[in-house]
Amino acid sequence: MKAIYLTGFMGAGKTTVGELLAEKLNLPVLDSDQQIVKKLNMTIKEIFDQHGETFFRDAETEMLKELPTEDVIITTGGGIVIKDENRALMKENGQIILLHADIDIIYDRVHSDTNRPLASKKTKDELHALYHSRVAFYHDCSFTVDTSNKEIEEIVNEIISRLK
Ligand SMILES: Nc1ncnc2c1ncn2[C@@H]1O[C@H](COP(=O)(O)OP(=O)(O)OP(=O)(O)O)[C@@H](O)[C@H]1O
Ligand SMILES: O=C(O)C1=C[C@@H](O)[C@@H](O)[C@H](O)C1
Ligand SMILES: [Mg+2]
Repeated sequence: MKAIYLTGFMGAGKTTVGELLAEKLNLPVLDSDQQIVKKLNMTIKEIFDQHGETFFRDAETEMLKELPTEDVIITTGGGIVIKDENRALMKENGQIILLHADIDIIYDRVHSDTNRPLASKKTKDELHALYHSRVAFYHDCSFTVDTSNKEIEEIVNEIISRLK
């Protein structure tokens, strides 16, 4: 089976949902953010603070190329879709499932987490503007699952029922 890539904005639930999905499908799960943190031995905040976003985006593309593409679930970083190259790699190597949540819910989930540099200092309106600047890229996917007001188990069951 080709890879399953979970995409979506920060806080949509990719990492959380991916773990239970992997357990239920008996597949390994790898999180692109966690793999970058491990490889560079730095937190996401440290990478952004010390090297900037462009450096992080390059590390993200490099990681996407290093990750396995068969019999695996890859939970991606919220900004992975902004590069054409990344979207092309994911489409070629698997199917992309978009997790979506309402911006109010996203804001509640992420605004107090200091390890998301592109969210931690933003107002709800600013976060919404960032989401809007990316929305077309997120829609380049096989199907979308709304994670607003749903238990993780319900989201995972919906994904499994819709997988090809
Ligand atoms: N369906 C849900 N219901 C309630 N809380 C949730 C749900 N999904 C995720 N969360 C919570 O929201 C926060 C963000 O979730 P998670 O880290 O999985 O998002 P993400 O999409 O991986 O974000 P990022 O793009 O920043 O990696 C976590 O605290 C998680 O526990
Ligand atoms: O949406 C984004 O740009 C990001 C999302 C996170 O998963 C991390 O990859 C990082 O905080 C950047
Ligand atoms: Mg995540």
